[in-house]
Amino acid sequence: MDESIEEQDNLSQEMKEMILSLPRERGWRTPYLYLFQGFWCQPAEIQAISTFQNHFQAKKSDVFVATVPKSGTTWLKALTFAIINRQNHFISSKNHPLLSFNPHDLVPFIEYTVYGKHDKIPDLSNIQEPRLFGTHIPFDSLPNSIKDSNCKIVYICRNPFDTFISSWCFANKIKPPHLPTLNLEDAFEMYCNGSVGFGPFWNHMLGYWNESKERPKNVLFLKYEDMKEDVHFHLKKMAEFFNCPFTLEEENEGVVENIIKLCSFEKMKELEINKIGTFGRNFENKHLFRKGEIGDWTNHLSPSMVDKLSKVIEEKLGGSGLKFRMK
Ligand SMILES: Nc1ncnc2c1ncn2[C@@H]1O[C@H](COP(=O)(O)OS(=O)(=O)O)[C@@H](OP(=O)(O)O)[C@H]1O
Repeated sequence: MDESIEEQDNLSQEMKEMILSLPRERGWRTPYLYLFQGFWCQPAEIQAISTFQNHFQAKKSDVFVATVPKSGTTWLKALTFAIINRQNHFISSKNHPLLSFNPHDLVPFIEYTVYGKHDKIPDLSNIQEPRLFGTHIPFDSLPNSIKDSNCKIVYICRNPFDTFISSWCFANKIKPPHLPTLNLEDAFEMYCNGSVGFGPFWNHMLGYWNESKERPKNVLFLKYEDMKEDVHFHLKKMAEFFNCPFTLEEENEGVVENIIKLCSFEKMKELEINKIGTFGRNFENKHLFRKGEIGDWTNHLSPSMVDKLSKVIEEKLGGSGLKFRMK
């Protein structure tokens, strides 16, 4: 029995019973993860996702920032917000919202923020368009309203080695004190078996990868390593995808470069809001900015771990054409 579910007063009784009927595994920063609609998630997320699926009405101007956790969500939200709002929030303004808010506050998560209160179905109809939302939900579990609308989904994932290390470090930083530390070896087995938040990671990637091939005008598939290598190129690609390409004048004025600087790891990490602010009651923003590098996994994984995860990647993603730069 998962006593922690009984203690959660943000879950309805019906939801608790449904969740307790699902397969479960040890969690990373909660006692358990539950297998819901083919992916692993926390009880509160399941309730929020169900409400989202039952009530969300997409608009064709909506923009979703969809991501594998720990693969560049914060960065992609910042870039998306800056690009889309650059007419009403000038990039070089001292009052730019990204200087005083964390990107998760500007592009709210569906499963934590927007639908995070179980007794309230939010009225989203009056939010200024385009509405920006973030989510870790796999493509197959997005409501039909989104799939049938013409809205835009920008997706990012990252090489699984770095995603794993980032997830493991983050989980241990933000877990409640009563949960034991998750050691590297246990976390690694869980990750390779697919039991990680919103995993298995390969299904998550393949869902959006396949959709981006089918509907490239609606789903833009990005990789953290590619963004790091040439952020200028990808920023322009994003702006075109959102139907607001940079004009020559903007390019000449340095707007693209200024967005890159504003959203850079170094700049964001040093902002007051990201040093001392918190994401709700859940964690301190500073934990979202660790190293921001490609290849930190080489400092943590043994040769046999590298071999094992390489085999998982080859087995699950080998035929898809999806490849990653590892370092
Ligand atoms: N601006 C910017 N540029 C480049 N990289 C950045 C940026 N902001 C955060 N990061 C790095 O992204 C990792 C956190 O991933 P997410 O933002 O996806 O986390 S979360 O899912 O929203 O919790 C985490 O990676 P690691 O350092 O490897 O742990 C962050 O350091």
